[in-house]
Amino acid sequence: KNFPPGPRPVPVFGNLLQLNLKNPLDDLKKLAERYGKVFSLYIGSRPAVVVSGVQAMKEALVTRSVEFAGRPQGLMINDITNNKGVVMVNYGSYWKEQRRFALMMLRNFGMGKQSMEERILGEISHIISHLEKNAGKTTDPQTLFHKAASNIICSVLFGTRYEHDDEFLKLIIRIFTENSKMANGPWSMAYDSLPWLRGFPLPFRKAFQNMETMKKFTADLVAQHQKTRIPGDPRDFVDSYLDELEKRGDDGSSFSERQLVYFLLDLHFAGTDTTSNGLLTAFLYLTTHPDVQERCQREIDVVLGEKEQASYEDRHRMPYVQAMIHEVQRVADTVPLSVFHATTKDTQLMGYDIPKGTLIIPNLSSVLNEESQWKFPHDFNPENFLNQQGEFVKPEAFMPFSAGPRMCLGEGLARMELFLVLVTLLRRFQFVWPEDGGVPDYTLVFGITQTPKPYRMGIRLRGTQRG
Ligand code: HEM
Repeated sequence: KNFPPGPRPVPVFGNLLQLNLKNPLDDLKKLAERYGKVFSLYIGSRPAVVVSGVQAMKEALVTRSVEFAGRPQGLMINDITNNKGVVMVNYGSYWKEQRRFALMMLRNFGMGKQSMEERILGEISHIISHLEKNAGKTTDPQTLFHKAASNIICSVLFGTRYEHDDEFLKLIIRIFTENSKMANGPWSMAYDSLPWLRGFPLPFRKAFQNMETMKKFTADLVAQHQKTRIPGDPRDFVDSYLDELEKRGDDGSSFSERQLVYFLLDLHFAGTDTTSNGLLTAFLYLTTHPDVQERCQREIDVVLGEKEQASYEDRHRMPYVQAMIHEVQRVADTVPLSVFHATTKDTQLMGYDIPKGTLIIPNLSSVLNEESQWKFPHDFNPENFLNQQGEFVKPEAFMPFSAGPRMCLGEGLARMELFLVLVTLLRRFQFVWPEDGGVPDYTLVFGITQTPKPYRMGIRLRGTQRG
């Protein structure tokens, strides 16, 4: 009663057969136009509520924050992560403790501080070598930024990085990108809605196998740390966690070595297939909008002058670059349906009643593209983030990291990476759309994270700029 309206479900499948499961975003948009910003859907027999537009999103995630801060249980993604880690852990003290620890660690290892900048700048030097080798030619950036993002988060977590041609790094990237497309694709929907299918050797098995490979690799790294660590003198996240574990002993808290492995997997995955897709999107648009690229380069040249390297602080003096990066994130629409939420108690949203435990789908994509919220909702235009005086402004509908207590915990790291990579590379190179590149295709490949279609870009060294 008073549950949000929605299309009529059929037995067993619910509304799944009415959606394009390879990419349901257009269907969700049409359903929101028909039933409203808060409407219901059935995934098999499981009721779900889709939240669209900034007003409903803020009421759910910010105003009623705790009531909407749960995670659904019993889905493929829960089975893959064994209800451990942080991303899929339900709202409660276990999740709070682990999340708090992760935030503290990211700060200690330089979140917002110099040392994180050094890690990022160090990794950028490897991107630069790759691009320099390809100066005057074209290159396919498909995995370049994934490798860099994986290395940056690996340096925080494990104190290691891998050469870009390392076969193991390539395997990590393949696994993460495959799983991010499978995690909310057609086979995971089949797994979620038809439990009797789960035992069959169907394509969703691949996601579990991938997870096993990553689990083994991660557990090995933890074991190596156990052998080489000096208690009280942590080198990285793993050492700090092991210190914490020792300190707590058997206090019945959420800390355990098994939890650590899933925690590391969550952070490694979440830190790899997100920022990288933002960067891929950035270069797709910068190569095809040379006017935007040149305006950024002019601003970068003036602000950095003779400075050896860019620093994150410089962003305050680069309103246009900031606007460009935010606009990139808006059109990149990297995590379109967020991570699914669940209600933690009986609650209400926009006047409807929603029972405890209902699956909530926050359609962040609908907010980033909401016509009433943006000056140029359908174009790539940094003016979306500039006021009349040319100052940088951030509209409230800018929510690529979601909002509320579950909001992305890597936002600070991601923003620092985006800024430093883009500024450093734009200072040193000019990026061009190849003459034989055809008509650019901006359509994104759907998944938990969205990715631009493969493209090539031409690399030219710029004049005398440092970088
Ligand atoms: C541009 C890059 C990124 C984007 C767009 C992004 C976006 C998101 C979104 C939409 C969520 C779901 C929030 C919710 O459920 O309401 C999320 C969660 C999360 N992100 Fe990110 N993210 C990015 C980068 C990162 C990085 C670099 C890390 C690594 C530390 C990270 C770690 C996480 C974690 C651990 C969660 C789960 C938080 C929780 O459940 O409490 N993310 N992210």
